[in-house]
Amino acid sequence: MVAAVSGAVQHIVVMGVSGSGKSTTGGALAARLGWPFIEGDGFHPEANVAKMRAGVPLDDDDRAPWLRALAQAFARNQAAGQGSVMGCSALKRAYRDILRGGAPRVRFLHVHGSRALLEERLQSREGHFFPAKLLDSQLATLEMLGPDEDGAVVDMALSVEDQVDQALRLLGLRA
Ligand SMILES: Nc1ncnc2c1ncn2[C@@H]1O[C@H](COP(=O)(O)OP(=O)(O)OP(=O)(O)O)[C@@H](O)[C@H]1O
Ligand SMILES: O=C(O)[C@H](O)[C@@H](O)[C@H](O)[C@H](O)CO
Repeated sequence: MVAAVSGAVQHIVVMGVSGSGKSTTGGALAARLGWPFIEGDGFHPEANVAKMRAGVPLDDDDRAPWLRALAQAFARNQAAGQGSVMGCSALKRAYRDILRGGAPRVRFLHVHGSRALLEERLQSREGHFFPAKLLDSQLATLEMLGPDEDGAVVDMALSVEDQVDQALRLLGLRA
């Protein structure tokens, strides 16, 4: 399917705390748009993954090189004239600023929901390095999108299909 989007090339970061559904919703949104999906987790240095696996939250210094690598991924797609979708927690505004540095139009889709549902999803997920006990630090770090930030919020309790429909509508995208 080829995306018909009015205007310039754009990039969508599907953001949220661990377990919110960034990979699932982001992958589905990318498929609907016909754009590549960038899995942010795949860009973490091994030391970051080891830290999270050990139950220790990442700090700003851990996340900075990872975010810069993700911004470069946007820059490469931008240079190719290709829009893209990325799954990345992007918990703080300062982190989103780094991502915005990668391309002229970087927008955000925040997948958000209750702590109870997040915990349920994290606990039922198998074969993933991220432990549910880090959920509270993720929520404490999260800064919601500001009114001046280009983006939208969807409810993680919705089906993936409904989330994608809402995202397309809220972000004014045609797939
Ligand atoms: N809309 C949804 N409805 C029901 N289950 C969902 C939905 N979205 C995701 N899930 C399930 O919730 C779990 C977490 O989803 P996913 O791995 O996509 O989250 P994530 O935000 O990418 O997590 P992480 O950042 O830790 O990688 C998975 O088991 C996934 O199948
Ligand atoms: O900023 C962070 O703390 C990390 O990106 C985490 O959110 C994890 O990478 C991911 O969500 C776990 O899979």
